[in-house]
Amino acid sequence: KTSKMQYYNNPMWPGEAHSLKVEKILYQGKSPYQEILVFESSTYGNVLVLDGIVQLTDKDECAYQEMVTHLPLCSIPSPKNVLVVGGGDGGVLREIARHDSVETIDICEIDQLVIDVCKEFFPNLSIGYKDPRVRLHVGDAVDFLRNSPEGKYDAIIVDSSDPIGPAQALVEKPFFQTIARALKSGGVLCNLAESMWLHTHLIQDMLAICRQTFKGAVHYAWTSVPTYPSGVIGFLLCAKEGRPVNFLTPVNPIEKIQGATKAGKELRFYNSEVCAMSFVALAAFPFQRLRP
Ligand SMILES: NCCCN[C@H]1CC[C@H](N)CC1
Repeated sequence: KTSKMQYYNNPMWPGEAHSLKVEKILYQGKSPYQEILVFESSTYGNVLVLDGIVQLTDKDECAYQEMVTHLPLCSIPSPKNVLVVGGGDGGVLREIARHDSVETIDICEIDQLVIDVCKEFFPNLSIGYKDPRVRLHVGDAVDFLRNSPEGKYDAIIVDSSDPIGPAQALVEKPFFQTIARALKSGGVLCNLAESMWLHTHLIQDMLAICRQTFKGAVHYAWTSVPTYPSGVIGFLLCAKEGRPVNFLTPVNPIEKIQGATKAGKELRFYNSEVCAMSFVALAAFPFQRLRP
C-alpha cells in the first residue's frame, strides 16, 4: 500500500526495507503532523504505521514498551511523578501503571489523532489511559517541558517516533537541558536511541550531549524488536546527579513490584535477567567496530 520507493529512500535506513503481509487495511488518514495507517497483518497482529514507518505491532510491542518503561522505573527506589513524552498509543502508560509507588503520570503527545486511532485499534495498549493517575496533555513536548516546574519528575520517558518528523527536536541539546531541569535531583531519563547497527553517529552525538547534561550516569541499552529496522532499538538511560543509581542491577526489581498483573496482562518480555543483558559496554561492540 505504501510505495516501496518510499521505504528504500528513508534517510534513516537507506537501501533497506521491511515488509509485512497485509490482511486488511483498518484505517488510513492524515493528521496535521503525519500520515497514519493501521492494518491487520498476517503474523504480527495489528500494525501502526506513521509516515511509512512501523511504530508498533501487537506481537512485539511488549519488547519495546516494557523495556523503555522498566529500565528507568526499576532503577530508582520509589518513583512517584513520571512524565511520558510521546507514547500516544498508551502502551508505556500501561507499563507505568504496574508501579504502585507512582502517584502521577503526565503524558504529552502532540497528535490527538494517534491517540484516537490507538484507542480504536489497539485496546491492549490504550488500556493505559484508563489508569486514574494519568493526565493527558496534547501539545508540543518542548513547550510542555519549558513550562514545567523545576525538579518535578522522578522519571521522564521519551517514547517518540524517529527524529525525522514531528520528533526532530527531541534529540537536540536544548531539549535534553529542559528534561534535566524538569527532573528531581537523582531523577532518571529513558530516551529512544535508535539502532546501534544503523545510527552509530547519531548515538555518539546523543551520548556526548547526555554526558554533558546528566552528571549521574549515562548508559546505552538495547532490545530486540523484529519489526523495527535492523531488528533492534536502543535506549539512553541517564541519571541526574544527586543519588546513586544502578541501571544494570535495579534497586527496584520488577519481580517485587505489586500489581504486575494490574495492567490487565502479565509482563511478556522484561525481567531482571533481560535487564542486565540489555546494557552494552559502550567501549565495545558495536560502536567501535561498526563505524563506517
Ligand atoms: N510507542 C511506540 C514506539 C515508538 N517508538 C519508535 C517507533 C519507530 C522506530 N523506528 C523507533 C521507535
